[in-house]
Amino acid sequence: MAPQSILLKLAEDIHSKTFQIVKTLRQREQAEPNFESDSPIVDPRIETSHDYEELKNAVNEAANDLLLLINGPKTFLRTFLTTHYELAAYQAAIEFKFFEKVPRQGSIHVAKLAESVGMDEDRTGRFLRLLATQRVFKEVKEDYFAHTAASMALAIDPEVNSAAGMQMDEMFKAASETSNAIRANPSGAHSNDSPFKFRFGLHTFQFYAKNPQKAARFAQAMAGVSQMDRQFSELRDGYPWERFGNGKIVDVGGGSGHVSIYLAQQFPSLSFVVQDESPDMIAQGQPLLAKSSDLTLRTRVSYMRHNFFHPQPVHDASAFFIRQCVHNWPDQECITILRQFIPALEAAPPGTPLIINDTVLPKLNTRTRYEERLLRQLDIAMLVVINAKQRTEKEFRKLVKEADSRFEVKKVHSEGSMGLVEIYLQR
Ligand SMILES: C[S@@+](CC[C@H](N)C(=O)[O-])C[C@H]1O[C@@H](n2cnc3c(N)ncnc32)[C@H](O)[C@@H]1O
Repeated sequence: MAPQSILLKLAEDIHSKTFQIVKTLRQREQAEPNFESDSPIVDPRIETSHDYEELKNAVNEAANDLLLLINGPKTFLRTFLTTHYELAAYQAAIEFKFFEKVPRQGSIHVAKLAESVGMDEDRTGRFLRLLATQRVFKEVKEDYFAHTAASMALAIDPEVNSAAGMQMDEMFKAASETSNAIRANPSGAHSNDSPFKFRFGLHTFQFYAKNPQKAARFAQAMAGVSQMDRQFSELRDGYPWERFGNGKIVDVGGGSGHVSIYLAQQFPSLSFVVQDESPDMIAQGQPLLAKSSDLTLRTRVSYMRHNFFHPQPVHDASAFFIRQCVHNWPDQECITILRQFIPALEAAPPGTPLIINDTVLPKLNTRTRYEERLLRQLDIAMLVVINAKQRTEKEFRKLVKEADSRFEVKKVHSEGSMGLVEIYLQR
């Protein structure tokens, strides 16, 4: 018998998983997506459901492997390592507002588009034609361009547009300086050693403080990212919050308090103190509280200005919670942050945890390469932007021990983008 073909096995995998995707969409009365500008959009509740995500991951994994094998390493490398020319086309199209200027209905002649965006006709057409190979715009007849589903997303969704703009502008430029920044700062111990700082001469936070328009675009992009995650329900279900009874949770670096407000709604006996060093973030909290019909929130969620590089001032908490902050700092600075909890944990009753809610990178071979790629991409994004990192469970355990040998990771409740690391100070 001939040996089983790897290529056919992958193709069969793609077929069977796609079959299940189609079945899921039909069962949930969801129209299939297509490439047209008015394509049905898959309901986010389906898209982010666990079973649908698993199917999507499996198809991505198998389809990618099939292409890698069929194309071979040389073709893969030649195509992938020239992606920056494609990103150059995206950069020009975003910066010159192609997405907004191509009409939502019908098509536009390239000369007319060139005139309205302020670019010459030759380069406008060349950028469009490269993008069209990825189904971003399409040439409906010679020299006439129209939207597709992907170009329309960039035209109509401000969060998608802001994320793309920020990536193709400051992040793309910063990423291209990665090896130069490492050579210039071989120890890489400080958040100032980032490729972003090397490229722009300013720490990322200072850069955005000086460039309010880019800061607003960055904030809008981040708002989009948090909406895409199914993170809140995972956070609710990923930890036994009821165990704190009517206790007080301190949400360190809690920003506007949107996470505390969500948890306070889910667990009506808990109260929350949201700490942040930014008065702007804290100011965003009051309207969120005012919007809620649950009037008890106004007494159960309070705000306090606090810099987490200074000792924790609340000494009667049931738990300390720090979410999406630790991954913004390199190890040395995280160690300083963790040490600031020690006096408060020493004063609190034994059994008061410090809960870090951040990405926990998966152990080897526990996720598809497709999922691992997304998480690892974010890890390198942290390196480029603020010389920070995403950590594995092992790295979290080492980090807390370096902060204080009495720190003990008791449990990692979940991993991936919704990791919950439960830490105690042994006494
Ligand atoms: C990525 S946001 C996370 C916000 C919130 N925890 C969440 O999960 O949505 C990081 C937060 O850390 C705050 N932050 C940055 N440096 C800080 C510091 N030194 N002390 C306290 N908060 C700080 C920022 O203002 C921001 O609100």
